[in-house]
Amino acid sequence: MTPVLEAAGLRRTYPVPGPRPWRRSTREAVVDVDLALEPERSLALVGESGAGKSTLLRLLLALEVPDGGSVRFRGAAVTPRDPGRLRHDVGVVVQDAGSSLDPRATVRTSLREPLECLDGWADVDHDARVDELLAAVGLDPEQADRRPHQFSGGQRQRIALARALIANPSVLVVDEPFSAVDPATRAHLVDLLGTLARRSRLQLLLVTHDLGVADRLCDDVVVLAHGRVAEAGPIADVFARPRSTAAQDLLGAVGRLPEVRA
Ligand SMILES: Nc1ncnc2c1ncn2[C@@H]1O[C@H](COP(=O)(O)OP(=O)(O)OP(=O)(O)O)[C@@H](O)[C@H]1O
Repeated sequence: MTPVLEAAGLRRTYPVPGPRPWRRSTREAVVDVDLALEPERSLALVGESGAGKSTLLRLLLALEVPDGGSVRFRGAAVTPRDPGRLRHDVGVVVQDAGSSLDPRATVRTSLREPLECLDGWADVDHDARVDELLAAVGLDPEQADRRPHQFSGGQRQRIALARALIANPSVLVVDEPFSAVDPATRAHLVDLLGTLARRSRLQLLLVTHDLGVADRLCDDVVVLAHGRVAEAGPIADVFARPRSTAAQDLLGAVGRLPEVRA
């Protein structure tokens, strides 16, 4: 079956300024990465800080041009100039998403915006859709005319999640979800994401440092190290029997997740 989202041979190198202009060097952030989000499965992208996760995500979302390789969404090539169905069909929750909401806009305005920009929503009652999504993420639709600062950090994350889901994407990309909230709120938000994904048959592409969250929400995992794929496969297999040093190190650092798999 054709993967939903697929990378082949992706490469991205950044210039690194040196002490003198003629002593510039480069940093390979992503090196020859192959990856597939398979139909009806969710994928976690894990790796230590600086492994290249966010860069890979920008390439997969066609927000940046790779130096080599290609990205395909539902079999069609995607580029920043021509992202095709990717922009319609993939919702994105960025790191610390609650803080990325427009502080001047009401929640209703922020949530309506994607509906006003994307095709296919002209005949839909936008306010009713906003109310529906706020309720789905556990917020009171009556509060939709407030601004982000009138909500708690956890509520703002819920609003960002609602915004990413408003146009009914089939894939939700989540970068380091909920890192800026306390552990209890994070646990609620992870539960919520799992419930929404199951209920809406939403596939997740999750970038996270938290292997417990990856294990809860995903079927497959790609372990990145120094920009390369160190190991990939079903998450249960990789976490039970990590073969690469990178996966062993990550799992060793969190004590092999015994309580997570229970
Ligand atoms: N725009 C950029 N310009 C120069 N170097 C960059 C840029 N973006 C990323 N890098 C470098 O590429 C490498 C990979 O960075 P990236 O942010 O993708 O890693 P990461 O795995 O997401 O890290 P973290 O978990 O800390 O967010 C790092 O060495 C980083 O310094």
